[in-house]
Amino acid sequence: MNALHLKDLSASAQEAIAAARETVAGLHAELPRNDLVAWTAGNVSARVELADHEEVGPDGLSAVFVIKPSGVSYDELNASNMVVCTLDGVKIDDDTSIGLSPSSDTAAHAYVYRHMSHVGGVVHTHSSYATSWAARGESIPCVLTMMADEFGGDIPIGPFALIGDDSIGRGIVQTLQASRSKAVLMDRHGPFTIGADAKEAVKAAVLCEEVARTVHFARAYGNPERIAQHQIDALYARYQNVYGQKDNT
Ligand SMILES: O=C(CO)[C@@H](O)[C@H](O)COP(=O)(O)O
Repeated sequence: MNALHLKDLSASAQEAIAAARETVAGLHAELPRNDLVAWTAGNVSARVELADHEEVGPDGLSAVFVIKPSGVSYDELNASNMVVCTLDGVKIDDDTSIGLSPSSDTAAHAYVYRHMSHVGGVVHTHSSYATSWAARGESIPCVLTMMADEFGGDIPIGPFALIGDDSIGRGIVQTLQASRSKAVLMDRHGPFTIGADAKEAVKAAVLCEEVARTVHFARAYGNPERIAQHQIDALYARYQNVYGQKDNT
């Protein structure tokens, strides 16, 4: 555990962490609700920039992230048992019980936060259809407008890597830095998704499973054609910049 205690931080930083704990706890309910997980096989995290609160902790700590405790069922998750970690993946003294360990994927989430500064949220699941593409080591071709909208092209495959060190995180970052996609299918493991915040990363996980399922069936009964690149680019630009309710004030 890192020596930093939550109470060593400013009131505004503590408020931001408390809000992130509520958000991340609530977003975990979206994983079973969208049939993305069996048992406890999925996790969500959110970055909290301390510098936004004129705060830099001891040894220059500028940010932390909040992630679920490992192996705890979704109906037992709440803000008070969300674990707070440094960007090195080390739990701080966060007022949870000292024995409460963060997700087994904490190192992967931490690596992404350290190497992709624009990422505010990370999600990992073993959702069935996306994981079946990962099991084959096959990227999902961009044959749907929804894929162009949300992922800007194919959903790529990342390298096979064992859990326990930075290998998975390194594979996620290497793959996503070479793609517009918010999702990567780690070979023979499953999807990891990123977003500007945790809700966007959960949305990417939901839509990744949706398109994995649709393209699975399309390929079972036909040979769908990849959308032309210039049309993918146009769809992506529209969806990322026009779709939904923009702040028109
Ligand atoms: O793939 C694995 C374990 O091998 C993990 O992704 C788990 O499926 C989720 O672990 P926790 O977040 O509950 O530790």
